[in-house]
Amino acid sequence: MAFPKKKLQGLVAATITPMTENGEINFSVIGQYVDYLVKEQGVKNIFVNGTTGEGLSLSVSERRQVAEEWVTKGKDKLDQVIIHVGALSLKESQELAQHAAEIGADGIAVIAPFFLKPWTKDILINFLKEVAAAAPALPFYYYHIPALTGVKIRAEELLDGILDKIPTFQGLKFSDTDLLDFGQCVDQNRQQQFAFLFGVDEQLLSALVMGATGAVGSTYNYLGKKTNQMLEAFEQKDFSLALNYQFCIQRFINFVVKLGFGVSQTKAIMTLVSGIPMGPPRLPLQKASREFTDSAEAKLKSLDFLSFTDLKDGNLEVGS
Ligand SMILES: CC(=O)N[C@@H]([C@@H](O)[C@H](O)[C@H](O)CO)[C@@H](O)CC(=O)C(=O)O
Repeated sequence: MAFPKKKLQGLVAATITPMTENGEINFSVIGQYVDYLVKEQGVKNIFVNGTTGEGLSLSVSERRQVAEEWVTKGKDKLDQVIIHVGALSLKESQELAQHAAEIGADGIAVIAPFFLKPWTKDILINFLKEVAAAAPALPFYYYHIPALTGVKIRAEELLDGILDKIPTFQGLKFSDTDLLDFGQCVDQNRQQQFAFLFGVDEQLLSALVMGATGAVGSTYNYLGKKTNQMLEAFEQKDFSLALNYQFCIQRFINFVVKLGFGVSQTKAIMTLVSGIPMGPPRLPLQKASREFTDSAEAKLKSLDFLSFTDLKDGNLEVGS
């Protein structure tokens, strides 16, 4: 039995699903992508088929194939491969959970169903429990992303007594800015060994102070190295340096957010930084514009994010 696993910690890249110009999945670059994350970004954990991976825009068959490819190509290179198996249909979610177990994934994560929604904690827990039960040997993570699902049940409330219902519960992926909710999740579960994974990359430092044990995000695909330096500074209790790193990362994210930032733009930036073609997003998303990519490139250069030179306390005014 694979459970319990080593605790998921550090950076987890929310992987992009590479696509061809025809809108088909481009499986051929996933091996290269794994090597890039490990060697160039120092990121050895991945979160597949989530928001960034357009998981909900893929068919079940595509989701299975994508999961399988990441697990295969990540073998002996990655530490943990977590598969997001959330879906509107409980049956589909269970199928994907079972499949994740069969292919040897390290964990599964689930968002709240977002069309016909659960309105109470108990109903949401019942849904999650049914999915988790389809993969009883796999660590289970709840993926809290209320701005996208519209399900506003507080994570703190959801975690209260969760092990009684979902014995495989291993952690929370918290993609929200409510640090009161996040902090209380940590505070009220100190006796547990849960992973608390923060999902708002531009605010990670605040979440580390609040007790985050790791982070899942889109920017760790291409800013992983820089963010790892921030984690290292935090670990060394050099909070001033950690803050400098966070501010530097914020300058980039703030810049692209003002231009309009989402999955399409993440694909464009990753293509630019890694040189691996990520292709266009799938409808209803639209490809990032040329102007966006040019502006993002100029900003990355001005912040020295393309050469990955070490950030020192003195050079923070560059590009600000
Ligand atoms: C809404 C959204 O896509 N949030 C991203 C963040 O990494 C986000 O891109 C970043 O904080 C920049 O705003 C992640 O939380 C999403 C994520 O982990 C996923 O793709 O599953």
